[in-house]
Amino acid sequence: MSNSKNPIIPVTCAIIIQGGKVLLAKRSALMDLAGKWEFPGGKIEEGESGEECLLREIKEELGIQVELLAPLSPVNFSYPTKVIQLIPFTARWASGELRLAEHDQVEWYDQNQLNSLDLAPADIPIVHELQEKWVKLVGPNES
Ligand SMILES: Nc1nc2c([nH]c(=O)n2[C@H]2C[C@H](O)[C@@H](COP(=O)(O)OP(=O)(O)OP(=O)(O)O)O2)c(=O)[nH]1
Repeated sequence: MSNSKNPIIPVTCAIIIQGGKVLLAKRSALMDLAGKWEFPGGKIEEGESGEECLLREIKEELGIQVELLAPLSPVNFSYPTKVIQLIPFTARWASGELRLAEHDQVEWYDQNQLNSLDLAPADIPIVHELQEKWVKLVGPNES
């Protein structure tokens, strides 16, 4: 689907980790993919690196500063009207207070809870990778 008229749109997203859980955000009725859960982030702008984009988007959307930890595998996904490349990084909340600018809701989810979420389809392979590497990336599960 991607060609010179419809290039692949690079989108970054942050898997913010705290206390053995990860932060997911629910897209609002005003956004496309309304009601779907995703990792916060957004489109890379001209002249911006992926890391710069993600720090900017997290500040804009959540009002906090994060420290990026590690890249996970990018996912190419074709939606009916566009193709995105979703580029994930794990991250840690560094400072600031959560204040939602665009999303309806954010929640911290543990490994089991992630399976029952209505995710944006492009996020499903990222959640699979996260599940496989959970203890290394997120930490031990509480019993
Ligand atoms: N941010 C983000 N977008 C995602 C994820 N999964 C997924 O399919 N997307 C899609 C939704 C959108 O079509 C596109 C990113 O758009 P966006 O609306 O978050 O980005 P943005 O803030 O830069 O957008 P815009 O207002 O400039 O249009 O990627 C995800 O985990 N995080």
